Amino acid sequence: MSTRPICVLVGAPGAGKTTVGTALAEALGVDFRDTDADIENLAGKPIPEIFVDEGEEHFRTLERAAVAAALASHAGVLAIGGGAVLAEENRAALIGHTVVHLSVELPDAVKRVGLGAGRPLLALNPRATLKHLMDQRRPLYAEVATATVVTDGRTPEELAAEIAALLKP
Ligand SMILES: Nc1ncnc2c1ncn2[C@@H]1O[C@H](COP(=O)(O)OP(=O)(O)OP(=O)(O)O)[C@@H](O)[C@H]1O
Ligand SMILES: O=C(O)C1=C[C@@H](O)[C@@H](O)[C@H](O)C1
Ligand SMILES: [Mg+2]
Repeated sequence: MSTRPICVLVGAPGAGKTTVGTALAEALGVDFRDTDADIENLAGKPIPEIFVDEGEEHFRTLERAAVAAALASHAGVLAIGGGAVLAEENRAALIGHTVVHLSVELPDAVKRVGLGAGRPLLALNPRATLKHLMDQRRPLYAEVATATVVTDGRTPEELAAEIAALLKP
């Protein structure tokens, strides 16, 4: 039987998709799934190693498959990779889903990602790269989102409670 996520979280690196998604799933008593973790499990190695060994294009191919699979089979809270919205195929697949954009401005995003450890795209000059990624992707997050939650200066627990309230019928 096909099923669908209660909620899909999108947003820039450091928006808190994994952290808030985990807290939200716990608050709702459902499973949390993250396409970044799915890709790592499938590839048998961390994302930075996939980028080094096979390149970003291969990672994006794995990501499109992971997004399609998770949207079709996961019934809980789903986080998708920060760059997943770059693919038109993923944006089209999100139509009809409840998609929450966790928005974050540059200062909080920089604080949260630190030196970019574990984030291959941010390995060099994290602040400038993050600014460029965020400027490029802001319209794409807005395009797919059915709701936007501002995360700056808020704790993951506050954000999880706010999203849980939004999801109530
Ligand atoms: N609202 C918040 N306030 C303070 N710190 C936060 C908040 N949300 C997340 N963090 C911290 O920021 C870091 C990045 O969060 P997280 O990994 O959840 O982001 P992400 O959106 O999943 O990023 P990525 O796109 O790289 O997967 C973590 O160390 C986390 O503890
Ligand atoms: O912003 C991005 O393009 C990325 C974000 C992470 O979630 C991972 O999907 C990967 O590091 C790429
Ligand atoms: Mg994450």
